[in-house]
Amino acid sequence: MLKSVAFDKTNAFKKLKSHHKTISPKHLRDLFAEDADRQRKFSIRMGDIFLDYSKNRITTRTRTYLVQLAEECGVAEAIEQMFQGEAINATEGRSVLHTALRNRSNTPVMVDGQDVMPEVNEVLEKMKNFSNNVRQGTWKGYTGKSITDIVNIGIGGSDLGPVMVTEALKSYAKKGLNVHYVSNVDGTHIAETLKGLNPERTLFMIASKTFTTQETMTNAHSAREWFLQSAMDPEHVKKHFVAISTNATEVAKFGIDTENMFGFWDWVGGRYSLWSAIGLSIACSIGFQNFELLLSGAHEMDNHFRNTKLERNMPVILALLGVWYNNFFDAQSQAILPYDQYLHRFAAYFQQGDMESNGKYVDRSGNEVSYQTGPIIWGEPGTNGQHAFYQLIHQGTKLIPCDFIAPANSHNPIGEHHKMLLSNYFAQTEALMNGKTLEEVSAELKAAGKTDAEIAALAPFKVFKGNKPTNSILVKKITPKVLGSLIAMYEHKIFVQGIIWNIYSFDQWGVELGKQLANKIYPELQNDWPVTEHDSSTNGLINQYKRWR
Ligand SMILES: O=P(O)(O)OC[C@H]1O[C@H](O)[C@H](O)[C@@H](O)[C@@H]1O
Repeated sequence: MLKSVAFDKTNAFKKLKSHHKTISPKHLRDLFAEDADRQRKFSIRMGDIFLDYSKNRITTRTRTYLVQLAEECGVAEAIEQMFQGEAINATEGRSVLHTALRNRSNTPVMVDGQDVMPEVNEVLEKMKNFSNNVRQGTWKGYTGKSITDIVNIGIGGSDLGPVMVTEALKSYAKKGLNVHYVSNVDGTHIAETLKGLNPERTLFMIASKTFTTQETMTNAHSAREWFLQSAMDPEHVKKHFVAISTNATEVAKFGIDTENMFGFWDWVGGRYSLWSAIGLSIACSIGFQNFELLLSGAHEMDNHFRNTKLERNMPVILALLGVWYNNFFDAQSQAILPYDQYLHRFAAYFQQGDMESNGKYVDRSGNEVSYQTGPIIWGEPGTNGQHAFYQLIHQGTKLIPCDFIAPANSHNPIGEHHKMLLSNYFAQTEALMNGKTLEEVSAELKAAGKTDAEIAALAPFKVFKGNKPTNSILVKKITPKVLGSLIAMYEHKIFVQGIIWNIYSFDQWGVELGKQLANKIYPELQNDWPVTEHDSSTNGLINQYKRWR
């Protein structure tokens, strides 16, 4: 069991609270001026990932206190508890072992006295054979033709991870094999996806841990109907539908041969499941060897996380910096800004990863917390974001800590593009840190020939206060291995923050209420009678809908 430590009652919290008073008036520019060695002190390299966290509003003393906070909150013990398969997801009574899915060293991982590695390897072997067959064209559809299109039907963790990774590793994708993702219960999603697809050459992967999720089951039934309009005989379903699930009973009920089912286990959380059979569409797209490299990269980060002392530990440091801004500077959000078009779904992926994990207000003792927990995660790829929302980051009134991610090498080294992209990547964190003073602005306007009166009128609007904290995560190249490490780095960051905030990061009860109410409202939409049993707003909306439909 994870111990429950009142985060805001720790000694380190108190120290940080008063230390914050000395740090908050300081400007990052001064912190750099005071210490020429700052980048060396505040950076970590692991394999092909370099984290420079020197542009944060910290000193070595801040780091010492933050590390003390992690120690007092039991981070080191919690890490071991997770890796050793303890049921740390207490409200669901489950272990949390996505690390076992990528345990390339194959050491035993015990759950309830049983080593899970043989089963993990068995499913990986099945995924390997299947993905090879699909890619080589030996898996045939009902008319003997090979597969050209895969449609993964899933939502949340059964969609976001596979989509993000497939997009991120598109340059490794097999040509002539297109992978599509359908998640939304809005019929438009499946309708638009199926337009132009040939049922003889389309393979559906129904990805759902529970196999009861309303959106996924509705889309899966519509896909089957679409398929049978051409194939006619339900016998053909087995050549075109596979299931990825923990629920064999529901899979069989749907009519998918359990031979074509890829299993995983309840100790894999949905939002941590891309490493399991949920990643089958990824393996088909980039090939199993590359999928294994993705796992290896994550395993490398797992080892770093488990074996490195806290102050040199990338996920721990990122987590502590997040806590520093969230709980001492009152920052509400955290931006993830990848300077890589292939990572365009990265922030969206970690919206679920982070917000579903740490969006909790009850602590591990069952009491309401008296401090802020998980931040709002958002972001878009640079440089698009620069031309959209960076204005607010630079000159708005909110403090937004940002992670800037970029690869040193592009998969598409066309002309000067990558150098231009990276010059923006470097420039933004420099600008956010230094800002531009009134003197600098005035001198610039003077040099441009403005009069003193004009300068006085215009200058205030052109001042940048700077002192905006950023992390720079520079990687060699977005390869499957590097991507695996990057994802695992963020996963563990979320874990550490959950431990410190004394909440349970691996359940998601907060998504249930809306689902329950939707199930109640659904039958009410079957007739034209006005509804009266809700509040006046909900009644009014439903009745307006009924009048208009
Ligand atoms: O994989 P499934 O069982 O279909 O679940 C899909 C998703 O739905 C739920 O509402 C949860 O909030 C998510 O964590 C989960 O990933």
